Amino acid sequence: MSAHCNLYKDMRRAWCRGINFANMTEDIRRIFLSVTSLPESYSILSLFCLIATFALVVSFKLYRALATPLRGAQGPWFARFSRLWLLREVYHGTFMRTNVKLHEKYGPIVRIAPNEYSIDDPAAVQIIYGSKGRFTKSTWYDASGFPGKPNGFNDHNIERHAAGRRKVSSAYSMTNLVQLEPFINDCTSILRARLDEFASTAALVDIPRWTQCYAFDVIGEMTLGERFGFLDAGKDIQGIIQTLDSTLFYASRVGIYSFLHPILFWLNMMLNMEGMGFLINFIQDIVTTRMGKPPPDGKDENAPADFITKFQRIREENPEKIDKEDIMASAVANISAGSDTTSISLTSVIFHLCKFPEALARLRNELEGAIRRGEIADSITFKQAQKLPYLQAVIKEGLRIHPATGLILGRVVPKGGATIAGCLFPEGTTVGINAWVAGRNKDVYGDDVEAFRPERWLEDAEVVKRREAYFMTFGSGPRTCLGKNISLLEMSKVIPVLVLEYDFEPEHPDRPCETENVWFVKQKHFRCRVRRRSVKS
Ligand code: HEM
Repeated sequence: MSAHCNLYKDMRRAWCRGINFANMTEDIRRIFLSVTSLPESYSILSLFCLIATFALVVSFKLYRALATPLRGAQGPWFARFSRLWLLREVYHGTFMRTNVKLHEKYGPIVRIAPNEYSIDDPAAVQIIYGSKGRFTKSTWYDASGFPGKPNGFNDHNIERHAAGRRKVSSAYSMTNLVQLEPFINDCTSILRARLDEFASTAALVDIPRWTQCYAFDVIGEMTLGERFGFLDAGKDIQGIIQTLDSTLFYASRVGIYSFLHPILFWLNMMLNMEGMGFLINFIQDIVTTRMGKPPPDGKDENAPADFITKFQRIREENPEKIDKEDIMASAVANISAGSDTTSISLTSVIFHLCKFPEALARLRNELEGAIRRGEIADSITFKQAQKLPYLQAVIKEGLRIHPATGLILGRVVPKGGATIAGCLFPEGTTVGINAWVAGRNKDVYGDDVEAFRPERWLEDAEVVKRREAYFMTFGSGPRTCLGKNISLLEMSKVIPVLVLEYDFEPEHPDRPCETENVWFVKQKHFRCRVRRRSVKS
């Protein structure tokens, strides 16, 4: 026993001093001596077990790599045998760029792990994500929630997910959006006041941070009728942002080895208890108080109505349809799925308009023309914004060139297998499309995929239709983003204000966008000086 302890201590010490090469030989010698100090038969048996296990694992991996009908598929060499290649890429936060390069090198099918393939083929969208395919979400999603307790985002069960989604989907429909506009107007006024302060001092503004504060407050007010107060504080409140960040970091990495999730989840929870606890309590208190009262009457269809009100109305019509737990789950989903994603997309538009001044000039021209004709006023409505084709093209292009999610949307091939990109994938294989890869497919989008060119959404109708069909930023099919319209609403309303009223001057105009991929691809170190401009009318 004590020999084991010593051995462990020696190994730990050796590991800690790993970078001290002078000590390494000595460490190895001491560890060897510790091993050899075990009873001889015991150490021979241990050694044999170790070698046998190693040989078994290697043979299994070799067999699996060679026996698969997909052995002809290409990709990084190591990914054929181990998920460690994928883990390393995801860990470094650069997966989406590597993923694009690999498709440029190997074509429409790229192996990214022993049983997992990234696909780049417009025809695959319907096969993988269409409702007829019955492809279920991959195990990567398991790490995005409580172990063994599926949620609306990670549920593998197609029927249960569809039933859950049906309960709440009417609240997210396009016709219901008008009731959310006043909440956006509120937050935009505060954002405007903050930007005016920055403009008066010529301070450098951390754009991703402020779009995040804005998006958090908007989704808070839309969902709960109350802002978190990020725009007032200008910084994280009670560690909420930090908590969501580390949850994403955790889920994107642990999802690769999702069998570890039931163990690691609790550790992660303990480390992030404060922010998560605050967020859940904040939401729970509001939901409980609100559910104790009847919802405001819904006679005026255009009156402001946050999500809790919308859910209460669904419950009034049919109490069986939705309960408090469903409402809590939807509120948490709104806030965790709808804040960073919208902030990333807003930042993408601002960043690219700074980089591509001709697009900015054309957008301003369209907006100023609309003001002159009296078609839009101070708080532009969603309806008015939808009639501005260049604005809509700018938003779409911002979402194409920098999709908020940067990993493949993995799905498991169902019984009977499936032919994708001309290749037969056996049942149980994980396949998926990464929105970054789809948005950079040159056959669909043209050779200038790295350019921010909103005009590509205003070209020949047939060409645009193909682009729309391979636009994967919000996913596709029955698991497509539930909050897509909310983000489009938010962006359509705030971008005109930012573009018309402010000039953004990047601190480093020539630098490319720095990012970190934690499933959400967050921009980093993008600071601008903001100046007030007078709107031409
Ligand atoms: C620009 C902003 C957004 C982007 C780019 C985005 C992206 C996505 C993507 C790619 C998916 C599909 C994931 C998959 O197939 O694995 C998804 C799902 C989802 N999104 Fe969004 N999202 C955005 C905003 C929002 C907002 C504002 C909300 C809520 C208010 C939201 C709620 C959800 C939910 C609940 C799902 C799961 C849907 C399901 O599985 O049925 N998202 N989103």
